[in-house]
Amino acid sequence: MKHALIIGAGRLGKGFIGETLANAEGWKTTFIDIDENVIEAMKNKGYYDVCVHRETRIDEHRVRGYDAYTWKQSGAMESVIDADVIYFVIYPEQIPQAVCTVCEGLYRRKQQQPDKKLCMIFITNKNHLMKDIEQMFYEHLPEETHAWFQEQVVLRDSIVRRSTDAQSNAALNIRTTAVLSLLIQQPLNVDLSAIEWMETCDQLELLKDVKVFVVNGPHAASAFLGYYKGYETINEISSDEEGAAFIKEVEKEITEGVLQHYPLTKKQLYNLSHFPAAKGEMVDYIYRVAYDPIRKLTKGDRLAGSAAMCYAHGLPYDAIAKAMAYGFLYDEPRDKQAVVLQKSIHEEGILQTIVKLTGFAKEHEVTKRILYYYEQLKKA
Ligand SMILES: NC(=O)c1ccc[n+]([C@@H]2O[C@H](COP(=O)([O-])OP(=O)(O)OC[C@H]3O[C@@H](n4cnc5c(N)ncnc54)[C@H](O)[C@@H]3O)[C@@H](O)[C@H]2O)c1
Ligand SMILES: O=P(O)(O)OC[C@@H](O)[C@@H](O)[C@H](O)[C@H](O)CO
Repeated sequence: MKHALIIGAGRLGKGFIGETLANAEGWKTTFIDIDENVIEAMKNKGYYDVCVHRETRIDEHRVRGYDAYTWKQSGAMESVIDADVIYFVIYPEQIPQAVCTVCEGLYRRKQQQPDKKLCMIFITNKNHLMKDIEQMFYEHLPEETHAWFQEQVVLRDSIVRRSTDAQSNAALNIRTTAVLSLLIQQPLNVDLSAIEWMETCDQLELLKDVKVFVVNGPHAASAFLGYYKGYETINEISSDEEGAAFIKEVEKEITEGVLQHYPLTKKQLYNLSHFPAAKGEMVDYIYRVAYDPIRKLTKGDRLAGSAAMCYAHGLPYDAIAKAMAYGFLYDEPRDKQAVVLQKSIHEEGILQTIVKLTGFAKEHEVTKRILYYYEQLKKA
């Protein structure tokens, strides 16, 4: 039996990785979450339900037979010592703390299981993090373990092509759309080839930039516009005529930029980023898709990165700039980073906040366009 450890038992951890591994033969799964509510709920009930929207059918899958721990509970570190693969299914800003804790287990692993290979896979929509993550491991591990770590452990990034939502991270009813695989950077030191929805791929960094721009850029645009229009779900804004037209325009601008900037054919781009329609319609909340607007508006991310790319190639970026203006207006009180964003606008002004987050200079044309739309939309 191979052992998979999932760090982060929230929406995607349970609804995608956990559900997928439960379908795979020969895998035992352990979840670790920092939030006691998540683990208590999973343990008290002993199962959770996932509604899986595939292309041709909808599966109702009751997942059971897992172990689940908080970091404080005995069993957590033993899982780090024993696992063949560890999936980090957490937000980018949660990675440093998780790495620090995992290193305690790795230190013991070197003593107890020195010859067992370990693969750690990071599941986020943030690209170019892997060098920093590797550095974090070396900073937290004692020097005498470094050669062992280099020999036995691989750290890999991935491209997530899945939407998975639930009422909260602790919810035991989850819905997911299963139409494309998780792409995992290779080479691996564990065989995942028999697991459905997981495949290895080359050129992951390049493809991840493209996927985050083309898929998550319009997705963020739809969430920010949807919130502005008073909707709660992505489904509502996508079936609003004006909303659908705007999202399409953002997608068109980003696609043109990507095809100019990256060495990809239209067919390769389609294979990477076209999501076939799934049976039924999974309800996806704007709250989740807009979550952490600061990350989404930051230099190099899905919107600012796309705008910079289009600008550099002399291509239109007007709809992207407008989507960013909707982002700067996003003031959902339940989202801590939206509150921080609004505080920054209130205290430093919108212009300074745009410059600080997006990295475009005060006088840059993209800054001026975002500012123009922000002021128009605020007045409207
Ligand atoms: N949900 C999706 O559809 C989706 C799609 C693509 C990518 N992602 C990415 O997957 C990651 C997780 O997203 P999600 O929707 O599952 O979020 P979520 O908030 O539902 O789940 C994250 C879980 O990680 C836990 N966590 C945080 N720090 C931890 C730590 N140090 N140790 C253990 N657990 C910790 C949290 O308590 C939470 O339960 C994010 O990077 C997100 O961008 C999600
Ligand atoms: O997870 P985030 O916050 O980076 O982005 C929200 C969504 O755009 C994202 O989770 C998508 O649903 C997913 O990346 C689709 O593959």
